[in-house]
Amino acid sequence: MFLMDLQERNERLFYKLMIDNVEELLPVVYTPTVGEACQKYGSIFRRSQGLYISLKDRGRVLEVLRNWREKSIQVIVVTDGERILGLGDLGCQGMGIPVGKLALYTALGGVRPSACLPITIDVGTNNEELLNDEFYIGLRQKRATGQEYAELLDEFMAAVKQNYGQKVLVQFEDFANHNAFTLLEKYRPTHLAFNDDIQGTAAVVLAGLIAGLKFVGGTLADHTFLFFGAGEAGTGIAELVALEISMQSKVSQEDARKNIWLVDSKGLIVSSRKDSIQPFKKLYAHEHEPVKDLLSAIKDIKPTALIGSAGVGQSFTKEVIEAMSSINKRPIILALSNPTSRSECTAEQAYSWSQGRAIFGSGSPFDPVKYNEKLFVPAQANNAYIFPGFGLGVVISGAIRVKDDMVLAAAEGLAEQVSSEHFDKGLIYPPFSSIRKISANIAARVAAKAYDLGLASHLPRPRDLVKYAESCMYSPIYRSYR
Ligand SMILES: NC(=O)C1=CN([C@@H]2O[C@H](COP(=O)(O)OP(=O)(O)OC[C@H]3O[C@@H](n4cnc5c(N)ncnc54)[C@H](OP(=O)(O)O)[C@@H]3O)[C@@H](O)[C@H]2O)C=CC1
Ligand SMILES: CC(=O)C(=O)O
Ligand SMILES: [Mg+2]
Repeated sequence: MFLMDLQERNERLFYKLMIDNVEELLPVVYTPTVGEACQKYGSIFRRSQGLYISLKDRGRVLEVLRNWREKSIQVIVVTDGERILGLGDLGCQGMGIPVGKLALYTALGGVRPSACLPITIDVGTNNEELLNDEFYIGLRQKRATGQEYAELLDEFMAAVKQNYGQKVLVQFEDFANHNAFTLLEKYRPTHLAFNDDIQGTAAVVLAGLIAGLKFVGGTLADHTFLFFGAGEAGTGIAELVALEISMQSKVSQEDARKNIWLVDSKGLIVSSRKDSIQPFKKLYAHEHEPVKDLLSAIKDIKPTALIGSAGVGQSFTKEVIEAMSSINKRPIILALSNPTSRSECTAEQAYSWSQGRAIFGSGSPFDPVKYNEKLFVPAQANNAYIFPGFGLGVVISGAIRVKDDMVLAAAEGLAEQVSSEHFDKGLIYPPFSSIRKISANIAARVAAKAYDLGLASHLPRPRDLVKYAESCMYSPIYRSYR
């Protein structure tokens, strides 16, 4: 609440504070505290920090967009609040997420604050508690679905293009997966559309894997991946890892998927399963008999890497981590679910149950852990490493579409900044304290790919893209009036 007030009162000072104290303030502006802020958003609400577009605005969404105080927008983060972190449907109160993500766009990626627009699409909520809460700030009705939902989103996307042109990045955030995949596929051919939960998360995890393997040896193709959670994050990562394997090892993507397995709420995803498997999971329904639980899946599949994104706290039990550690000398264990209450295990559990052998990362931050006299610094495997730099790269190049190769470039740009000094401490990412430098590097990689693909509209191409990215970054300094 203090930081929200400061952001409103003195935006420049807010960003100065954020940039100078990023490791301390990230857990407040972002996960885990932002989750709690969203849960309580109605009762801490003072003034709107973003733009709400509701079902009632149908037919005049363009007019609503034009009411926003700033006219020159480069990045929009939009949610409909249906899957806020691992906290479920928070309806309009999900606004804390676009606001928080865009604060990171500026602090971590250097996109001007005035060029950032947080939007929440209010189509109602299925959260009974909120519907009965006198302080709830959104429409008091069940979520609109089907044609009504699709038409509002269509009108919104058309209005965005009409008002801001085709160079505004639209980042979809925390939509439920039954809409997220469809919206991304629908709008990526016509808009500069990016889904952070699918693509941003994929890039950060792939970067961590590439960086980790630099030090433990082997290639991605030598590994067997087991995902606990087969939604946006899980299948998004799986697809990008498969794409990278296919490129590194010159095999088809179909072959690359063979060592990638996923578990969802019904067990291991296998072709013999009787229930209908959603399209985004089907590519991973390998031949195997049904397996009901995670521990049995680990014993059967013998994964080298276990990646959690089911939003179920404490699902990596002692038995799970011990099983991973009995199969692997250095088990890779990523507990991606947010906020901390949904983390699959804590850093301390991962290190102690694996006797200090786990290569561990988590979506929400954990403090360093001392185990057997050695200090382990857990990595924060969070898409916050990717989207600010990715967005900056798109903005500075004037890219008009997002392609998978640009997402891969972002992952490579992050991975190459991990040194043995980081890895020796337990990190598979460089520290957030150097995030602006990291973001400039990622931006340069993304922009370079956009130029190579002929998707960049800002010509001529700058000769040194890293320097150029740095020179474009917003800094919270006061102008000299003399
Ligand atoms: N660290 C990071 O950068 C990121 C972290 N996340 C986190 O990942 C989590 C999931 O996000 P997302 O993928 O978008 O969510 P989705 O809703 O798309 O996917 C959740 C998946 O988990 C499965 N699941 C749910 N409960 C269980 C269970 N008890 N046992 C096994 N599987 C289960 C679901 O199964 P089914 O399909 O059968 O319903 C589904 O496949 C959230 O906590 C989110 O905060 C997300 C993005 C980025
Ligand atoms: C980090 C993020 O995007 C999520 O948990 O949804
Ligand atoms: Mg998200």
